[in-house]
Parts: sequence; C-alpha cells; structure tokens
Amino acid sequence: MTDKIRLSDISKIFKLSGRKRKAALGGVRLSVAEGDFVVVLGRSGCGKSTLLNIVAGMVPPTAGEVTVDGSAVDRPDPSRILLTQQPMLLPWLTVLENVAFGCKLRGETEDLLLRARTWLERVHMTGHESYLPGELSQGMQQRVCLARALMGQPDLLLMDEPFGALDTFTRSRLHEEMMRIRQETDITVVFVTHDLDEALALGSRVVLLGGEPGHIMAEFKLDRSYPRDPADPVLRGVKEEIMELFQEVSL
Ligand SMILES: Nc1ncnc2c1ncn2[C@@H]1O[C@H](COP(=O)(O)OP(=O)(O)OP(=O)(O)O)[C@@H](O)[C@H]1O
Repeated sequence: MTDKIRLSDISKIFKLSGRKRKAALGGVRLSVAEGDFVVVLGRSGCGKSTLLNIVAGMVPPTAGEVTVDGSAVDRPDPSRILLTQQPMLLPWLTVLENVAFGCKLRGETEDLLLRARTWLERVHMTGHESYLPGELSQGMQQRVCLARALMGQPDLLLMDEPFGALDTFTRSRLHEEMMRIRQETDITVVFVTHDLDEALALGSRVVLLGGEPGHIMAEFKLDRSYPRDPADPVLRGVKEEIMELFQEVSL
C-alpha cells in the first residue's frame, strides 16, 4: 500500500502570553497507508488535536513536513474533512439541507436529496430531516455532521473525538456504521480519542501519543475483523499492554 499521509519530524511550539512557550509536539513521525484506520490515543493535553489540525492544514507545524498523496500540506482542502468535537452546522438550514450543502456547492446535484436522506438513515437520523440544528442534541448534530462529511465522499477523514458526546448505544451503532463505510470505500481515517476501548473497537493501527513534548511512544497493529469482540484474547492482550504502558510511562 502507498502512503496516504506522511508526517516527518513534526514539532509544534505555541507562543503563550509574555515570553512563555508550550512545546505541544516534538519529532512526530508517522506514515498512514491508503485505506488505513489509524487511531491516535493519548491523555488529555498530549497534542492529539494539534496533530490532527496540522494534518488538516489548519495549523502550521513549527518544524517538519506533512504530505498527503505526496504533496505538502500548507492549507485546508475539501479532500481532507476534519470532524471536530464541536458539531459545526449552518443554523439556518434544515438537517437535510445541511447534509446536502457541500455537494450542492460543488454542483454534484444528481439525486442530491435522495443521497442526503440515505446518509441520514445510515447515521440513524431518519425522521429529523426538517429539524433545524438548534432543535437537536449535540450528539444528534454530530451525527448530521458525519452524514454531511461522508456524503462528500472524502478520501481522507480526520476525526477529533467525534463520538465523545454520544451515549454508549448511539456510539456503538456509529462504530458499526464507520466500519461498514470503511469496508465499502477506500477512505483513510485518522481518528483521535482518549478512550482505549474505542481505539480497540475501531483501529487497524493504534498509535500512542505522549511525553513532553508529545511524540509517538508506541504503536500496535490490530489485524482483527469487524465487528470486534472486546473479549477477543488478542484485543485483551493489547489492552493490557497499553494500560501497562500508560501506568509505567507518563504518556
Ligand atoms: N492555540 C494554542 N495556543 C497555546 N497552546 C495551545 C494551543 N492549542 C493547544 N495548546 C496546548 O498544546 C497542548 C496540546 O493540546 P491539544 O489540544 O492538542 O491536546 P489534546 O491531546 O487534543 O487534548 P484533549 O484530549 O483534552 O482534547 C496543550 O498543553 C494545550 O494547552
């Protein structure tokens, strides 16, 4: 498989007030193959969102380079969709119009509303087509964002704890849906979470980000089929190993 994303020695130092600096990332090296589902796992504040924002082209690294399909990333691009913790929908458009919005803008209007309805069904939001975002819970808004993102058929999806606000049942249904979508498309996903069980349920690779400044401390390849059984001895073994690492090292 060819590299979809390559991060070469990425560092990020934020300037704080006065003369203070915060080194959020240092020397991050990572290659993501096309079609991979890479989960970046780490404690709160270890630099996960910063890393994802750099790959999205929203934040420039202080040093190092990110390439996607061999081209340097220096700005956001519609082919790299970033889903953040905070759902971002246009408040004056209905749910259905929000999902259809990106495709409509790009002139991809064939079966537009039918496709938007199908994606809403896949994220279990049928029946809410005519609602405004303000009339939905945060978790429901996040599902609409996911439908909108996937309707655009991006080849790279960057997900920053997208299911953090969802209840356990909805979250596990969306995990199943993500896996189905992954099997049906060539989509490459980088998914950030601090939830170990979520990482084990989804990742074809799990990379642990930690340290000061944040860098990749360990990596696990999870060659297990979906849907995954948390009782799978291989997954349980990896879980124990990661738990030990978190306890031993200040990840
Ligand atoms: N714009 C910014 N200016 C200054 N410091 C920042 C900025 N963004 C992030 N940081 C700092 O960089 C570090 C990494 O932050 P980041 O949001 O990437 O962590 P995270 O692992 O995503 O955390 P969480 O899981 O809590 O969302 C933190 O110490 C944070 O305070």
